[in-house]
Formats: sequence, C-alpha cells, structure tokens
Amino acid sequence: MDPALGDAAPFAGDSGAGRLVGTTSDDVERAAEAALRPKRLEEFVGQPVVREQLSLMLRAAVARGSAPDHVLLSGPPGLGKTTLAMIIAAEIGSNLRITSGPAIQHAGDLAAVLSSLEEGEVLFIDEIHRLARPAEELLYSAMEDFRVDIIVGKGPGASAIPLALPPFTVVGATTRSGLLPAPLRDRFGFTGHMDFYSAEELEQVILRSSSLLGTGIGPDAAAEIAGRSRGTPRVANRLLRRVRDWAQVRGDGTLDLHAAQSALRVYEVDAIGLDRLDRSVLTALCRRFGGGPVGLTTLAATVGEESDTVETVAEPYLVREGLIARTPRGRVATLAAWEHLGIAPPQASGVAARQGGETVSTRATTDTLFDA
Ligand SMILES: Nc1ncnc2c1ncn2[C@@H]1O[C@H](COP(=O)(O)OP(=O)(O)OP(=O)(O)O)[C@@H](O)[C@H]1O
Repeated sequence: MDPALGDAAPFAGDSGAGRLVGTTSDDVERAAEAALRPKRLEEFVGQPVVREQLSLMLRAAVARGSAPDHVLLSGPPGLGKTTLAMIIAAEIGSNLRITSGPAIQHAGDLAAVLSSLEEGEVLFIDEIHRLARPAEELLYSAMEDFRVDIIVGKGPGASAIPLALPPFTVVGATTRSGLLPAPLRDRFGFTGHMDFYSAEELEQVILRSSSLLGTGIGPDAAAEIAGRSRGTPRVANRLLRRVRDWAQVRGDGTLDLHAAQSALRVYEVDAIGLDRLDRSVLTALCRRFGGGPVGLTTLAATVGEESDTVETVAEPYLVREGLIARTPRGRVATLAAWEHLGIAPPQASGVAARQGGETVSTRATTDTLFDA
C-alpha cells in the first residue's frame, strides 16, 4: 500500500497496470508516484481552468470557515484526480480519508466510513461510478443533509435510526462520468473536467519530477519523453524512470536525447507513444481485417487479449490520436493508422486488394459482428 495514501482502501479495476504506457498503476507504481505528487495547487502543472475554479472555491470556504462544497473530478486515468483530492485537503488544512467505489460492497461499509468522519475532513471516493446502489443511495442524504439513516432489523420490523454527521467534503473521482446517476451528480457543488495535457505541460511535469528524483534532464530529452507520454503525467513519470534506468545502466547517467530515444526503443514505445499492444491492435485491424469495420470481440481475440483490455487500455488513445474510429458497425482504421504502420490502405492498392478477394471477404464476415 502506498504510505502516502494512509488508510486507503485497495483500488480495483486496474486493467493495464504494469504496462509501460498504461495509464493505470499498481501498488509498486503508486509508491513511486507518491514521491512525485504535487502537494499544493501552485505546484500542480496544467489544467488551468480546473485549478482556477478550485482555488476560488477553496479560498472562499477557508475564509468562511466552512467545509467546501462536494467536488467531482472526471477524466481518464493518470491525469491527477487523486493528486487533486490530496491537494484539496492540504489547501483547507484538513485530513484526507480515501476509499473507492469497488471497495464499498454494502451500504454498511459506507455508513461505517461516514460515521467515523471528523468535522471538515475530506472523503475521497475513487471510481465513484462503481459504488453499489444501496451505498450510493446512502450517500445522497449524507452529502445533502449530513445525515445517514442506519437501518436496524429486517423486514416489517426494521426501523431507521437517523445519525447526524459533521460537515465534510466528498471528492469523487470518475473515469466514466456518463455512468454517474443524475441524483448523485447533482449533489456535487463543483465538477472539474480533467483534460489530457499538452506536450509543453508534460515537459514541465518531467522537469519537475527529474529534479525531485535528483537527476538533471536535458530539455530535448524532456521534450522527447513528453511527446510519447499520451497526454498523461502518470505515463510521463513512468517513462522518465525508465530513461533514468537506461542512463544508469547503459549510459553515463546523463538523461539526454540519446538516452531517452534508446530507452524508449528498448521498451518499444514508438514516436507517438504507442506500445506493443496498441500496435498489434492497429496491425490486426489493417492487415487481418482490411481496415474494418470489425467487432471489438473479434479484434480482441485476434490480438489474444480480453475485449475489456482492448476497449479500456488501447482503444481510448488510438481513438484520440485519430488512428481508429468507433462506428456502429465496429472499429475502423483511419488513413492515419495505415500511414503510421507504413502500409498502403486498400483504396491506394485498389484493384490488387479487391482482386485478392481477401479484404472484401473479410469485410463481409466482420460486418456481421456488431459488438461495437
Ligand atoms: N498536474 C500534475 N502535475 C504534476 N504531476 C502530476 C500532475 N497530475 C498528475 N501528476 C502525477 O501523475 C501521477 C498520477 O496522478 P494521479 O494518481 O493523481 O492520477 P489519477 O487521475 O488519480 O489516476 P487514477 O484515475 O488512475 O486514480 C502522480 O504521480 C502525480 O504525481
């Protein structure tokens, strides 16, 4: 467990953890990340809109001496939601309690957490969209009225004992805000949408992290790593650590452009941040299915992965980079995908592709797999 997370409940749903450019992290990674987390809002790089909005809200709450409104942070993994939750607690000088949706199986689990909160504490609920329904309903009254009804007994003889809670602030994090029921979403006074970081912002993250790690880094090496970091600080920090390893073992310890390029070649992270899984999905889509459309299940089986892994780990970045498109009939490779792989698209090879028959007949087969 990450000591910086205190009594954090275990995090679930880390598909893709351990993958160099994966955006989720495991326990070992979390320990490494803890040292690099910005502690205050002014150290937090990027997300200028969310930062300014939060700063205003927190300063006003501190000035009034009251708990800030509940905060919902939404956005893909690794963009700094947990970090911001920690910063919120630090900015208001309060304690942070951490749990997650999957860790709360029953309403009673949540009631136990809520009833142990002290006045003004911040309760961080990661993956809040995965809370069990009864727990979610209990959270409604806790967030709105600072009260929970503890149900005693079962059946007709059951009774509800109201329990008053001290004012506190929920910070919810979700990678799937669309899955959050409206009554829950409405109880947050502030919602911050986290966006992918620009290359310049990631360079700043890398420069800051390398100085915390005690290793200097050349600006061109920082730019090289930033360009391959999928708009995600977690990936940037992870690639930085691998470049540092390379420099230590195979180089002279200097984190320069040569070290960055060599390390990322060893770890098979290409010029736009794709790794082996991303490339095998793209290659299967183009070579085996003539660019699609092909259903997710078929595509995943072809690359020997679970559909869920392809959908949540590889696909978001491939879609974002405009390499594949999701259509109602399945996944389709864009022109950029063919260009990235360095192979000619069927239109360009035209007659040959059609005369070969393979592309056409493959399309006919996959057209029937509408599992997009
Ligand atoms: N704005 C930022 N500036 C500097 N470092 C950052 C920033 N955002 C995130 N990081 C770094 O990236 C790592 C991942 O951040 P964090 O754990 O907060 O992401 P997350 O959005 O909560 O991810 P998940 O949804 O998987 O829990 C941390 O080590 C943190 O130091």
